[in-house]
Amino acid sequence: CAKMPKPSQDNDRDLTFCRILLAELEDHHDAWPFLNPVNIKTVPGYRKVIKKPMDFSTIREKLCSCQYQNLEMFIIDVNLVFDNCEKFNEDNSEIGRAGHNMRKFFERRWTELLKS
Ligand SMILES: Cc1ncccc1N[C@@H](C)c1ccc2c(c1)OCCO2
Repeated sequence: CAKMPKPSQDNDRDLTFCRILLAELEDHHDAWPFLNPVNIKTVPGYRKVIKKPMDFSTIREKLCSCQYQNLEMFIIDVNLVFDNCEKFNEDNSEIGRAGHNMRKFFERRWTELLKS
């Protein structure tokens, strides 16, 4: 049938979940490597290795300018932060461990929220 617009209450729920999840990610103890864009001028190799940089401040800007159609698009960007981290950083490093901790936290929290 014709593509029906999603009922607005679903959009409202998704937007609320994105706001809650992003605030918790930004406040997490291990968020420090991910709060702002990696400076590709000062981190050798980053520009070449990481094709799609992403960070929490960029996600915040996209959320505040209605660039996420739904929760799925938001989750894709958050996972991009952690996938970039795994690609560039050793698991057994400060930043690598922070990335694994943050991914675990995020997966637990969005599962809890969606089950609520
Ligand atoms: C997520 C990530 N992956 C790979 C490299 C860097 C980063 N984060 C930047 C902010 C960053 C994090 C930590 C730093 C730093 C920059 O530059 C100075 C030394 O400590």
